[in-house]
Amino acid sequence: MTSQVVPRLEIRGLTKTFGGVHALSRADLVVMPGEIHGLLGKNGSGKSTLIKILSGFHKPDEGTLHIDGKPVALPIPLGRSEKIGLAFVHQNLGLLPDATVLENLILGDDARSGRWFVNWTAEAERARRLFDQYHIKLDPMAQVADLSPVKRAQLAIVRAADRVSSHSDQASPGVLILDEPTPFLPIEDVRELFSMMRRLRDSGVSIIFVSHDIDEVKEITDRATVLRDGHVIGTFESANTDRRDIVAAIVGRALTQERLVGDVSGPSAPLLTVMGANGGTVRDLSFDVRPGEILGLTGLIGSGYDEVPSLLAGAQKALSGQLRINGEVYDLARLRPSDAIGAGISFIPADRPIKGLALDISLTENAMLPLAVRGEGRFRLDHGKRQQTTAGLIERFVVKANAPQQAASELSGGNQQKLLLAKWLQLGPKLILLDEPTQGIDVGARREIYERLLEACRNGAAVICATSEFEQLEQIAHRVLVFERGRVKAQLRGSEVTKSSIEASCYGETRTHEPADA
Ligand SMILES: Nc1ncnc2c1ncn2[C@@H]1O[C@H](COP(=O)(O)OP(=O)(O)OP(=O)(O)O)[C@@H](O)[C@H]1O
Repeated sequence: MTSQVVPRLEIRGLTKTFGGVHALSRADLVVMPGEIHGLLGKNGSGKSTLIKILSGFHKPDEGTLHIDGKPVALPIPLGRSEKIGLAFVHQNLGLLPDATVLENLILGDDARSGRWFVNWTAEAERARRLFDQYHIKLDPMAQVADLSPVKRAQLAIVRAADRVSSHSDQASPGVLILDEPTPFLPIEDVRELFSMMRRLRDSGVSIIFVSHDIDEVKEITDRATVLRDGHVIGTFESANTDRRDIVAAIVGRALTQERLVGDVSGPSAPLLTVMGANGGTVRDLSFDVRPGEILGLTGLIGSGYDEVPSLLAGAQKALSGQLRINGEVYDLARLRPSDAIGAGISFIPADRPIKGLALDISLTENAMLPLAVRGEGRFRLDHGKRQQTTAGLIERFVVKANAPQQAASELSGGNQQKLLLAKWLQLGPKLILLDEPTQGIDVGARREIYERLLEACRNGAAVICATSEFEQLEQIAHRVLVFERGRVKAQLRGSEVTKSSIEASCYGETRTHEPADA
């Protein structure tokens, strides 16, 4: 890249405030033609705000935008982004599961679906050529609901690339903005997605890749820009920059990645025993957890590990099995969520906007819900106490918020996740069930969450954490159960719990059949 090359996208001095809060402060971003450019930053640092300005959702207070050297008037009218060469793939991918691949490709594409007549045979042929161009194996007639997660991500990306190239008034191949498209994809699938992104880049497309995964950003991006509190901290060459320097730029201080747990100390009688649990994908699962222990559950997608927390919380129907906690035995097939809460179990689901938080109501109303479920009606009456309790949680869990009365929808994604954890951990549960607890959480805030979990363990609680993030397990899990086809395939303990050994267990041959501890 030489200085004579005109940037594909050039943002200068972009500023946006929400009621006095600076979401973006004079931010600059320069993306070159055929470049994959990472966008990194703490939760609430302004990444989504920048993207929403590009999609026409927000009107900036100040700033300029040039695409291929030509000025673009701001705000961008809603629906105009593709015309100026910008296309977006958000984390939910925006696909219709009940429609076919081809219908998804055409739907909403006014150049095609608005016609009186669609020549489906010709469109299917065009789709095949498009997939061939990027070496993607997709059948235009397949149902989207039947596709694997990586195929869905590929479809969403190729659809965006297609729209921008067929709609844009510009001669160039445009800019794709990928907002965290990789969480929960297994490593092999991430590689498949990355090779597709490289092909797009090689064809001249520029890509902005938003992610909290520093290793992925180092691997796939050419350069990356870090935002902190709305300010651009810097832009660096990804491959040549040390991981620790990137973390320090994001968080504002150095952070180590060492293992945070040693051996479990204290009484050895189990806090929880699961006996013969069956339900969903899970088969004949038996294990126990001691007080103070963090037990990790992992495996490939579809192996069933992620169903265990909801089965133990009564949120997913079990067929059979028992759970013993604090000497009380519960029949899993009859366990209701309120029974689990009553038994001292808190479940924090992965699907935050659907199962975790009510986004339209305030932080206080969200935070008070578990207390209401537990019958602490006095909180409903005492307005001052409710606000005060919520303010305390916001402070303790370092939630970036303006006020407890604010709607949860106004928090950034990562701060919503912190609120969700605060909401359930305030109950002082005996057993904490987590499903992907750091989804969308930045590297600094992850550490704060780990500290809260370790604190709960020091106070005698136990944690069961289902996650596809092996690095997270290396840092916080005393023990890990690796799942395959609904059953425990391997168990790793103490110093065996490393990213590489978990990877080997998941992808390699079955190494150990050591049963779990029940
Ligand atoms: N509609 C809104 N009303 C009020 N404040 C908002 C609104 N949207 C964003 N903010 C605030 O602007 C700041 C930047 O938020 P933004 O969503 O851009 O962060 P982010 O970097 O995308 O975070 P994350 O990684 O958690 O998704 C945050 O303090 C957020 O609370």
